[in-house]
Amino acid sequence: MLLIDGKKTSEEIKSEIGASVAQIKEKGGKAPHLAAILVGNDGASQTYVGAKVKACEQVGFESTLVRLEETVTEEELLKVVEEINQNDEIDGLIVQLPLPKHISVEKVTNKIKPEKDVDGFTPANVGRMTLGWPAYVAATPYGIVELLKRYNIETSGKHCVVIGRSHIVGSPMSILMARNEYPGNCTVTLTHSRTQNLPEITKTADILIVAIGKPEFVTADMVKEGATVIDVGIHRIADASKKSGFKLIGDVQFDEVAAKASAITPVPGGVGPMTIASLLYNTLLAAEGKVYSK
Ligand SMILES: Nc1nc2c(c(=O)[nH]1)N[C@@H](CN(C=O)c1ccc(C(=O)N[C@@H](CCC(=O)O)C(=O)O)cc1)CN2
Repeated sequence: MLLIDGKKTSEEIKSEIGASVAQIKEKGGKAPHLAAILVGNDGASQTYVGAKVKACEQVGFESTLVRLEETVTEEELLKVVEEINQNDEIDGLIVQLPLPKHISVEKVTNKIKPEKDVDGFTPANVGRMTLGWPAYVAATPYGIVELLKRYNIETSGKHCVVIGRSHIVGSPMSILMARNEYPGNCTVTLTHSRTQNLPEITKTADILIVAIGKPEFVTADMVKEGATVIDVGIHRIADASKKSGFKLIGDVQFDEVAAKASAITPVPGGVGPMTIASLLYNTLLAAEGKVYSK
């Protein structure tokens, strides 16, 4: 069984990005600059945004973190987004999700200038990705594509089953795996909470991508012998024996599925760290004007 190590791969990508930044600076260019907006005090979101800021430092990017109170109004948040849209010093902008319930994710996402949308969440970038045009591809699906590529996982003609139809992961993943390039050319089945006979379908998957958001949902009896299994889930489960008070598990029962799979991503250390590496990569593309010319 091949362990697909997202932590190691993300470090490799970050050192490649760091080398590109060093070259830009040597030629007198300015460092790519990422702005992140964090609303409220959600523990996991603070961890992820903190990791993004740290990763920016690691590769030589500038970063700006804007922290807003949980009670911020939608109007105030939209104003901050617009200020960053207009700031020529900033190449990429993300608004950390989830947002408090009184704020419309749709309105906020739609306010982000597509040229700075390094999360790839705006209608413009989703549309361009769907058409196969140059686009910022959402960081988690992009990270998975990169893992499949760097681990030489054969995809052409394979049956890829995606569990979960979110706008951030499942839906774009299904499009990327079907497109006419490597890693892609799969026959894709996109499944979700209303899918009937799910295990019958998952058992036919050569590549199984699980983004259902339910702890240890996928068990060994749902997986074909020799499948590649990509686990997108991250759940914090109380564990008094840990210093943090919790442990992380995925959407897949790792031990029993690993015994059957030919390749599998762990949680933690699989897809999660790739999300951050992909975000940095998109920010580099934004700074270089490689998706939308500057
Ligand atoms: N604006 C965005 N919001 C959210 C996104 C996103 O891509 N853009 N994705 C997720 C959270 N996320 C990034 O923001 C993210 C999730 C997980 C990891 C990660 O490195 N996980 C580690 C474990 C870290 C821990 O929890 O202690 C791992 O899996 O090894 C990074 C980023 C929702 N929101």
